[in-house]
Order: sequence, then structure tokens, then C-alpha cells
Amino acid sequence: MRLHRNLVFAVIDGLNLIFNEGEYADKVVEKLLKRDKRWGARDRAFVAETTYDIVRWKRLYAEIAEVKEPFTRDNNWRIFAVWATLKGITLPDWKQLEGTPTRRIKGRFDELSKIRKFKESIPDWMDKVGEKELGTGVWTKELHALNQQASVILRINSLKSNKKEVQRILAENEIEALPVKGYPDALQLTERANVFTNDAFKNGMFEVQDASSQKVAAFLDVAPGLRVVDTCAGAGGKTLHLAALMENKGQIIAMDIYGNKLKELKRRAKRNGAHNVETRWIENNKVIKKLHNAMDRVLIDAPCSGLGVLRRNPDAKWKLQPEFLDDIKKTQQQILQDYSKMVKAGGKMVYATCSILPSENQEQVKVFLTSEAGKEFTFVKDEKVLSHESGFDGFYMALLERKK
Ligand SMILES: C[S@@+](CC[C@H](N)C(=O)[O-])C[C@H]1O[C@@H](n2cnc3c(N)ncnc32)[C@H](O)[C@@H]1O
Repeated sequence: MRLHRNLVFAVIDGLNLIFNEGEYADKVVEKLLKRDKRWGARDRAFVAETTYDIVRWKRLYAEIAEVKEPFTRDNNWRIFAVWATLKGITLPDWKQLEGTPTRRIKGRFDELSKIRKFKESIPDWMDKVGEKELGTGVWTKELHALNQQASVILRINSLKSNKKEVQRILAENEIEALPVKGYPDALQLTERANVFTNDAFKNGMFEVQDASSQKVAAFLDVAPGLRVVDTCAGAGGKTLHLAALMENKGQIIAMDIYGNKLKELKRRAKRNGAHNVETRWIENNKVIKKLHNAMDRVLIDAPCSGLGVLRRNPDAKWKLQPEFLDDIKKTQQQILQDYSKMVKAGGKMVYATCSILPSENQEQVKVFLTSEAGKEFTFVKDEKVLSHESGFDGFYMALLERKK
């Protein structure tokens, strides 16, 4: 591979924004890709993937490069040089890369790869939490899986299309997509590609959604005609899937505490042809109270640490703080207590997270079931999806039923 100066400069600028200015990697990459209209698919892939790779391996690379935060521009160049050396790329004779100690980099890599927190590039506190909660064996395998690049998975919107039709349209654009065994609505791209510019996407025929995430709406056991509330709907990934599973019949109320996310949800619902979705901003608890004992199904896709989705969101390793984890667990329990009241007798509820930590998952459900509100419910089943076992994101989902 030959390095191109303007692409590498874009990566260095991006790293500065992410590491020093606290900006989010996905937003930064989005901005970088708008920089030069002449960049082709390969150039864009280089900028995006290199930036994500360096964010993912920040601790390991910084340790090898012997630099400490806050990183200067020179430090970011040194980190980049580590990335390029370990990729086996011949370094060009640019002044920023002069004197790169290639052999020392390889030696330090071998040394540091013997220590998990460096090998898997993770903060000490997170490594300790993961090991404590999952045990050494499972955590080591899971952490390794969470550091791999995620493949692109589509969820075919059955309101508008089917797998065969989407495969055919993508093939016309030289994009190959294959079915995924065990995931009825999923197609997996054999190579990463930008599908958002494709007409099939613009016409709502599919959404980009990880295979594990596609399990959640189906877990709620919905059917056409039911009254369903998606309590933490965000921009509506699961809401749209619910609408498709319900064949646009019945009612879906999508809620969130952030109104701007619901605006985006509305746009997506329109594109998807999902007509049975209405949004309600959770301005105060009255919004919830109005629906007490009224819903056939309640989905709680709870806010969480996001430790199950590090493959697609590697900067969460550096942004997440132990205090946030403590706070979010309190929020999760409060949400379970408050929103479960919307389930009517005989109705069902799913509690889900994109975390792999038992303390955010089965332990929350256990605490809920022994509480006053939880005594109304019986536990039906749960599923703990680990990335190293499934090959997709880490997720948790539990199905509970309210007693008649
Ligand atoms: C895991 S995300 C939801 C993702 C979304 N369901 C999807 O499939 O695209 C969790 C959501 O919970 C929202 N949230 C946080 N605290 C909340 C609360 N107390 N009540 C309702 N929603 C909340 C966040 O704004 C966020 O959109």
C-alpha cells in the first residue's frame, strides 16, 4: 500500500479532534469524508478505517510510540507511524515520519502483546470490571472479539421489499450481500461499502442494523394489531423493525427523553413506509402515567454502557467513565420500575441492552423481579448474546410477562 499525503493529513487532523477535542469518532469521520469530493471509494475507506483503527488501538499504539496524552500533532504522527509499521507499510520519506524506529516498534509490540490491557488496548478500570463480571476466560475472548472490525449488516424492510430484490439491486452496484443463517431479515455485505447512497436505501427497502440488534424486536413477540410502546426509541432502529413485524397494523408509540432523536425517527419511519408509528417526547412522568396498564407490549431498549458494541464504536473505550457506569445502572432500574407499569395484565415486556455486563443485564432483571413493581411479572426467558460466540454485537434481552 502507498500512503497518500492528503489522506494521511486528514487522518492526523481527525485524531487530533477525537483525542484532544473530545469529539466523537463517527462525527469526525463523517466530516473528514466531506473534505475532498475527488476522493474515491478506496480513499474514503482509507481515511475512515485508519482513523477507527488508531482510535481502537490507542493505548497500545501510544505505549509503543512512548507518547502520553494530551497528544501533540507530533505525537499523533508517531502513533500513525506505529500503525503503518505494524501494517507492514513501507514508510515514505516525509519529514513527519523521519527516524521512525521500525525495529523497536515491532519489538515493543511483541513485548506489550503479552499483557491483555495493552494487547487489547483498554483502560485498566474497564479491564478489571470485565474480568470481575465475566471471568478471565470469557472476558479475554469477548474483549478480543469486540476489537474486531464489524461487518455491514442490513435489515430488509419487509414493508417495502424482500431479500432477493435488495440483493439484486445491490448487485447492480457491484455490492454482494448474503443471507445470514438464523437472522430472517438480515443480509451481510461480503465487503464494506457505503450503502446509504443506494436508491434501495433511499426508498426505505433496508436499514443498516447489526444482526444481534435484529433479535430484539422479534423477542417481544409482537403481532399485527397490538398496542406497543417502544420506551427508549432513540432514532427508531427497533421501532422500524417492530412496525415491519406488525405489518403496519396496530399502534406503536415511540418515546424518548430527547425530542431531536424522535424527529429523526419520524423521518426514518416515513422512508420505511411505517404508518402505525407515533412519537411522544417524555417531557415528564405524566406521559408514562397516561399509559399505565394500557399496553400489550412494552420494549425497554435501555441506555447502557454500550460495551457490547465496541466493534462499531471503539472510542467508547476512552469516553466511558466508571461514574457513568454507576449512574446508568441506577437509570436502568428506575426505567424498569416506571415503564413496566404501562404493561397491561397478560401483556409482555422486553428489557434489552447492548452491554455484555451481567450487572446491567440479568442482575437488573433479578432486582426488578424482587421489587414491588416486579412482583407483578414472571420471567419467561432471556438471551445473552456475546460477540465471540455470535460473531455480531454483544446484546442482552429478557422477556417478562405481567400476571393476569
Ligand atoms: C440504546 S439507545 C436506544 C436505541 C434505539 N432503541 C434503536 O434501536 O435505535 C437508548 C435510548 O434511551 C434514551 N433514554 C435515556 N434515558 C431515558 C429515559 N429515562 N427514558 C426514556 N429514554 C431514555 C436515550 O436517549 C437513547 O435514545
